[in-house]
Amino acid sequence: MTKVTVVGAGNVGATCADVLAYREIAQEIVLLDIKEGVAEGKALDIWQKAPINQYDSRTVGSTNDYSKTANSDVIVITSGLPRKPGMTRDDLIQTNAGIVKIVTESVVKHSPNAIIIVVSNPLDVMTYQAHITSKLPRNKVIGMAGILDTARYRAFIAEELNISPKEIQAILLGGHGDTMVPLPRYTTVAGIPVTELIEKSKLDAIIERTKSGGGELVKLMGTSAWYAPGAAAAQMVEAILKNQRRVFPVCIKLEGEYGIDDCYLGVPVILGKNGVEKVLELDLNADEKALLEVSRGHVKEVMAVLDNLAKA
Ligand SMILES: NC(=O)C1=CN([C@@H]2O[C@H](COP(=O)(O)OP(=O)(O)OC[C@H]3O[C@@H](n4cnc5c(N)ncnc54)[C@H](O)[C@@H]3O)[C@@H](O)[C@H]2O)C=CC1
Ligand SMILES: O=C([O-])CC(=O)C(=O)O
Repeated sequence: MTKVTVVGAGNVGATCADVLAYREIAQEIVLLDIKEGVAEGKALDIWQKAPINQYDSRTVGSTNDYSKTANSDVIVITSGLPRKPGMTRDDLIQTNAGIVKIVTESVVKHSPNAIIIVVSNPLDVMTYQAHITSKLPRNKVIGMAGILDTARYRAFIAEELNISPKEIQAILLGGHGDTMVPLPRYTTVAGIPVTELIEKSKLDAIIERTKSGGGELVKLMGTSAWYAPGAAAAQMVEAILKNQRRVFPVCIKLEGEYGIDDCYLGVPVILGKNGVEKVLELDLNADEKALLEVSRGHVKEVMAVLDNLAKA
């Protein structure tokens, strides 16, 4: 039996659980939240949709009872505050660091062999928090951001060209924030380099919109996005449970790749039954290297904030 726990039954967590269920990615999905009754209610609601949408994955809710999460294959951590207009993701660190730490300790106790996918923000540093708290190997504690960021980028390109988003392939590096590094050199439309189809000024504008894609939605809705983020996390779960060995940009601790050590950043990886099976290293040009260095510097600063919080 395949079992997935989603911690946090808010917007992203509930969406992720719903996708995992209706696409029958896992046989059992436990949705857990600290708020009394919310996870039970949403799990029941998703289960009651099964006869309509025709799936048999079972969703189960839990108010902070981690025994129900025992022996999960994958844990998705979405618990924590989302940002409001005017905030950066980094502004969430103080509250979310505590939440991610306690949640990680609790899930690992009941599922010591699980693979952990972190969604809570600030993403790269919350992945760091979950990794050091869980003491699991780095391939088993990874962050979701790159699938979402490339999805936004791909959607904007599809809109510009008036073609199906299915045709667009892209990779992206760096932290989940304004310093992320979309890579036009590695972006194709049915195999055609995007640079042959979209003029530079338009592509630059798409890249800028992608970098602030989360903020655009926060401004519109007063809170952050959930449909694409929930689906992106579910896609990572699917690649792991089905050992698909798909190539996705994923946040992981770098240990020398790209000349970077001891920093949590998004890079292309092969995702399979062991989590990250391999980090793929691209041969970056000088401009791309410089952008990645800026992103590394920023994530390192926020990692230092977490280190200081831990000492306080
Ligand atoms: N990595 C990414 O690309 C994305 C990250 N996010 C982040 O995901 C997180 C969740 O966002 P939303 O679902 O929109 O927020 P939300 O407020 O709708 O849901 C968060 C849930 O976490 C629960 N929670 C808080 N403390 C908990 C604890 N100790 N144990 C269990 N549950 C707890 C809350 O009760 C709430 O139901 C935020 O930090 C947000 O910034 C959101 C979108 C994309
Ligand atoms: O923008 C936010 O705060 C949530 C998030 O990470 C995203 O949607 O990319």
